[in-house]
Amino acid sequence: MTHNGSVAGHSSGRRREELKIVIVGDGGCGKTSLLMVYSKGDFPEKYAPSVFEKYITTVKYGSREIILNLYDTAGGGGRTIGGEVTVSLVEKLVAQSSSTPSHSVLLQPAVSAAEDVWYPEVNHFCRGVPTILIGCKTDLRKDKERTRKLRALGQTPITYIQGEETKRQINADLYLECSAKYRENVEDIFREATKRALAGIRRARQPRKRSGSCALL
Ligand SMILES: Nc1nc2c(ncn2[C@@H]2O[C@H](COP(=O)(O)OP(=O)(O)OP(=O)(O)O)[C@@H](O)[C@H]2O)c(=O)[nH]1
Repeated sequence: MTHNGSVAGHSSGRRREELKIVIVGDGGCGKTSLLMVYSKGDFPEKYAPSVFEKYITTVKYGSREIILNLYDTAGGGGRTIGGEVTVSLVEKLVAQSSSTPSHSVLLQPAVSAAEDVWYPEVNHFCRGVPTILIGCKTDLRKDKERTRKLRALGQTPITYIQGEETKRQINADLYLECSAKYRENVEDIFREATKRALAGIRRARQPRKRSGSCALL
C-alpha cells in the first residue's frame, strides 16, 4: 500500500480505476484514526474532531492498480461511546467518476446507534451500495481500567457476537473488527471494501436478466 495523491489516468497503457469509500459514524468512534493508519501509517494519539477530509491511496488488487478516495466525515454530536469497543457501521462504495455517488464506509460506536442513526442515513442516500459494519478499538477490550469503569455503569464491551447480530439486523454485507492503534485488521477492512465495491460495480454494469414474469408496480 502506498500513499499517492495522483488522479486516475493511464499507467503503462492500463486505465487505473477509482473507488470512493466513505466512512461515517459518531464523533470519536475512530474514523479518522482508521483512515490515517491505513493511508499514511500514522496513528493520531490526540483527538481532533474532523470536519471533512479526503485521503487518497493506491492499492494493488491482483494485477490492477486501484485508487482509493477515502472520505472522512464529521461524527458530530459528541455522543459518548457506551461500550469500549466501538461498533461501526460501514457502508462501502462504488467506483466513481467524480460525479458518481459513493461506495461508503460507516463507522459506529454503539450497536444501537448503528441501527438507529447511521444505517437509516446510509440506506437512504446510498441504497444498494455495499456496506461493512466495523467494530473499532478492539484493544480496549483488554483495557482493565476501562472495563472496570464500564462495569460500574452496568455495561460491558460490545462482543463480536453482538456486532454480527447488528450486521444481520441492518442487513450490512459484513462485520469486521479492528484496532487502528495496534494496526490490527486495518488492511483487511480496506481489502474487503475494495473487493466488494468492485463486485458491486461489476453487478451494476451487467445487463438485467429478463425474468419473463410480471412486475408488480
Ligand atoms: N485505544 C484506541 N483508541 C483509538 C483507536 N482508534 C482511535 N482511537 C482514539 O479515539 C479518539 C477518537 O478517534 P478519531 O479517529 O479522531 O475519531 P473520529 O471518529 O474521527 O471522530 P470525529 O472526527 O469527531 O468524527 C482519539 O483519541 C484516538 O486516539 C483504537 O483503535 N484504539
